[in-house]
Amino acid sequence: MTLLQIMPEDAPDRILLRTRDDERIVAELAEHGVTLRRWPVLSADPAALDDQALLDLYRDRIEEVCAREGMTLVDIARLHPEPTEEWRERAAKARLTFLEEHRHGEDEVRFFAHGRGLFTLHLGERVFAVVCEAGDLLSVPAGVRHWFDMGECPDFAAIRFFQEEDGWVGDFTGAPIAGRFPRLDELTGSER
Ligand SMILES: CSCCC(=O)/C(O)=C/O
Ligand SMILES: [Fe+2]
Ligand code: NI
Repeated sequence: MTLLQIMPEDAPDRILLRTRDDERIVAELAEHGVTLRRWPVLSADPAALDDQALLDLYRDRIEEVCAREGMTLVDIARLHPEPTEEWRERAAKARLTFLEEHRHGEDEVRFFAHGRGLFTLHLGERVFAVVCEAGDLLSVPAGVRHWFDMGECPDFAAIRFFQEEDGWVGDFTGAPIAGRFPRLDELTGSER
């Protein structure tokens, strides 16, 4: 289930709100222009599907988002666990890419077709940790400071929407804030 935990930007240990109530999560995020919608999950085993098959599965909804939000490029970010050292190294490297605070010049729109991942949003003087699960479509306005954690053992498939043809472009703030806030595994504990 989707989880939201809110903390002051200067006190990561002070939990102002922790909820799994979908309506509450949607409302809290909406106050900051962040949209969370739910789509039905259409495959129980997306790891068995290649990127094109996954995109085909969600084609109607993808086209809807592209038309509504002016998206021109769609890709898939994904990792599924493999029992090799080579995979662990690749996963650790991929994880580092998004772990520092950054923002984008366009909205960040992501659909989780599988697994989970933690978006931490720095909104005003508070930090919103949003654990997205399969079925979540999250839309974060351009310019919002944030970071993303795929966890120690990443397992997710996310459809990403871009307005610009050059795809993912991050503007890193250089602030050391992300290291002070809980990571995915800490927030979710042993849940699966
Ligand atoms: C869940 S998609 C991979 C992460 C990403 O694209 C991003 O911009 C994180 O902030
Ligand atoms: Fe991002
Ligand atoms: Ni998986």
